[in-house]
Amino acid sequence: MMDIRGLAYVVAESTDLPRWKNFAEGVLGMMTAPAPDGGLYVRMDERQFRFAVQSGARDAYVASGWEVAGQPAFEAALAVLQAAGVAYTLGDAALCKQRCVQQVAIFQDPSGNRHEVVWGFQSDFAHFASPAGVSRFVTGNIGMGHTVLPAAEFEKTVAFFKDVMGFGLADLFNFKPAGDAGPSLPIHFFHCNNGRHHSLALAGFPVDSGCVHVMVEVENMPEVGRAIDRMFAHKVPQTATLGQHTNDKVTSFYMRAPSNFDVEFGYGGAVIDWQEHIAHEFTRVSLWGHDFSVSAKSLTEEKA
Ligand SMILES: Cc1ccc(O)c(O)c1CC[C@@H]1C(=O)CC[C@]2(C)C(=O)CC[C@@H]12
Ligand SMILES: [Fe+2]
Repeated sequence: MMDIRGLAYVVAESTDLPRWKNFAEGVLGMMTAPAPDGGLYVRMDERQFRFAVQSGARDAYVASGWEVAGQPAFEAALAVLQAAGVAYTLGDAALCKQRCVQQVAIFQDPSGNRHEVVWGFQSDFAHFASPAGVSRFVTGNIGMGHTVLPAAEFEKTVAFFKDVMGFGLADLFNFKPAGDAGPSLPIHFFHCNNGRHHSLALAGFPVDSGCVHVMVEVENMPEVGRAIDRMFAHKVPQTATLGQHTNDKVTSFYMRAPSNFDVEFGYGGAVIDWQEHIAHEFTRVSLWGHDFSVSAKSLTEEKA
């Protein structure tokens, strides 16, 4: 199994890079810089980027970048892919430069989501200075946050993350969009080798943009409140109200990013000791709040 240490970055595609720049700087409070391919780097910490937005014909999610500790772990990851019969390619010098890493391997999970395993990030260690005055984002050795991906081939994709990627199940939820009598759609929450409650969740339903949401974390509650103010000021569609999750204890709200997935912006994520943790099923999404029904109205208003 691989030894993945965290979610290093995500890659998105956009038809409107200026819009992404506005959203990143004005709403998320992240720094931006031009990327070598003409795209946009969105910076959350000392790394050159945590979101790489490439210019393209779609507004969608492209890939998830997973970090291993160094070259031996990278070589071991390649051997694991090989043994599991997963086809991969190695990124060329241009892609390594683009991702600011020493080496990158590219492959797909059984549902067709693109993943990249990387080692050796490159950084100028410039001070993170948020254009919106965000104090800092919680990243470091627990990764940039979490990503929630659609998994049409649910069982196969779950097995892939457990057996090949080396993730562990933290807990699970059976989502019943049509009420208790209707069908139930599984969402499984997975951790890698860090204390973040989940770096990945797999959702048993399709999503056009290729991602349900990406979660980023700030260090206190006022920073969440200030982000809500900026979301309203920039007329960004809100997709869920403020609330607190039962499993990871994050207090967060959700909004729609220009690449058609949501960003969950939160505070207070539990850091878990996996030796002590016991996997479970939770039957309530939130301790309080998180009204996801607001998204229908705010997304319609945005198009009008
Ligand atoms: C349930 C849950 C626990 C921790 C999280 O970080 C988290 O994002 C969630 C919510 C997962 C999920 C979602 O993001 C899209 C809308 C969903 C499917 C719902 O309407 C309920 C659960 C939600
Ligand atoms: Fe989330």
